[in-house]
Amino acid sequence: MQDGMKKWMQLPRDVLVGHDVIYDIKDVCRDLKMGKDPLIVTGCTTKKIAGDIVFDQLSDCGQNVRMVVSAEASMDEVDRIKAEALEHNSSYLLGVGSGKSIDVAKLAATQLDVPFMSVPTAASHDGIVSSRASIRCNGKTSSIEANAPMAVVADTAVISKAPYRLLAAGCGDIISNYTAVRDWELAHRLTNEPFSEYAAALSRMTAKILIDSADSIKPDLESSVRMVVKALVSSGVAMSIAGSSRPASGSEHMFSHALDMVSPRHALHGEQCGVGTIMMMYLHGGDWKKIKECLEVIGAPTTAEQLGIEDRYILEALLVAHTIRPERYTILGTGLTPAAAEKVARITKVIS
Ligand SMILES: NC(=O)C1=CN([C@@H]2O[C@H](COP(=O)(O)OP(=O)(O)OC[C@H]3O[C@@H](n4cnc5c(N)ncnc54)[C@H](OP(=O)(O)O)[C@@H]3O)[C@@H](O)[C@H]2O)C=CC1
Ligand SMILES: O=C(CO)COP(=O)(O)O
Ligand SMILES: [Zn+2]
Repeated sequence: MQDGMKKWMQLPRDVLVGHDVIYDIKDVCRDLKMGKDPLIVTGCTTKKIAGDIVFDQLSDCGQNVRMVVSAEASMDEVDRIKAEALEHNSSYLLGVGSGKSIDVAKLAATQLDVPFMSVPTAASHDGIVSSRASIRCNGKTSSIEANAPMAVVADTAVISKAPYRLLAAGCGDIISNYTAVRDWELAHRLTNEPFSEYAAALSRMTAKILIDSADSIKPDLESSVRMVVKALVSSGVAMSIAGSSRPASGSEHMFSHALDMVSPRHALHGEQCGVGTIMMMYLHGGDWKKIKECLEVIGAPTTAEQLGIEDRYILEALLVAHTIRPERYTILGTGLTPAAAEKVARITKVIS
C-alpha cells in the first residue's frame, strides 16, 4: 500500500505524561485489561533507571513478570524477544527505555498480536508513540509498520534525569518534520502521492511550536521535557494518521539512514536528522539558517564535527541518500551530483 493510503489509523488508548506516572503503570495495565505475565524489554542502562521499577510495580500486583535486556534494534533481537514471550506465555509486552528497546518490543508484540506499552526513559525520538518500528535487517534499517502502543507512560521525572543530549536529539527529530512535510507535499504535487492535510498540519505544527519555544528548552527542566514529549507524541500520532512515517521522515531522514550505512561512527538518530534538516531545507529553498540557529539554541549538533562524523561521510551519505527509499520521492530527486553535495554541505557550514 502506498504511503499515506492507510485504511485505518491506530492510536494509543492511554497517554500518560507527568511526574512519577511510572508508578501508575499497574493501574493502566489493569484498566486496559492488558492481561498478565508481561515481558519487559529494556536496555543495559535503562533497566536500572526504569526497567526494575516497572518490574517491581507489576510483580507487586501478582503478575509473573519476565524482563530481558536488548542491545540492538535488529530482526534477530525481535525473534529472540518473541521466543521469550512465547516461552513465558506473555499476554503483553512493555518497551522500557530508549528507541531501540521500544522498537524491538513494539515489533515483537505486533508479530505476536499482543498488546504493547511504551515506557520511554528519554525524549529522544518520536517512535515512543508511532505505529512504526525502525529495525535493522541484513545491514539496512527499515521502517516497518507495527501496532501503535496500547498505552504510553512517559514519566517526566525519569526523562528529565536523562542526559540532556537525548532531549536535544528529540528536538532534532521533531524539527525534521519541517522538511519531511515539504518533501511529502512535493511528492504529492509531482507524483500525485496520497497526502493527508491533517497529518501534515499536525506534523508541521509540532515542529513550529518547538521552534518558537526553542529558547525555553533547557537542561534539568521538567517543563522542557513535558513540551518535547508532547511534541513527540503529536509527531507519532501524525505518523499513525498517515499510516506511514511520511509526515516525520523525508530527505533528512534518508540522509541520516544513509549516514548510518556509510559512516563507521554514528550520532543519535535525532542529531543526524537535525543536521540533515538544515541541508534539506537549503535544497528546498527554505530558511535553513532559522533551522540551524534553533538547533544551536537548543544545543543540538549542527555540523559534522559536532556529530563526531568525518566530512567525507557527510558527502558520501548525501550522494546515496536518495537510494534509501527509492519509492519515497523527496527534494533529493534522482540524487545530488558530487558538486551539489559539496555545495550544500559547505554553504550550510555542516562541513568546513
Ligand atoms: N519507530 C519509530 O517511529 C522511530 C524509531 N527510531 C529509532 O530509535 C532509535 C534511536 O533511539 P534513541 O533513543 O535516540 O537512541 P538509542 O536507542 O540508541 O539510545 C541511546 C542511549 O541512551 C540511553 N538512555 C536512554 N534513556 C536513558 C536515561 N534516562 N538515562 C541514561 N541513559 C539513557 C540508552 O540506554 P540503553 O543502552 O539502556 O538503551 C542508550 O544507550 C533508532 O534505532 C531509531 O531508528 C527513531 C525515530 C522514530
Ligand atoms: O524516525 C522516524 C520518524 O521520526 C521514522 O522514520 P523512518 O520511517 O525513516 O524510520
Ligand atoms: Zn526520526
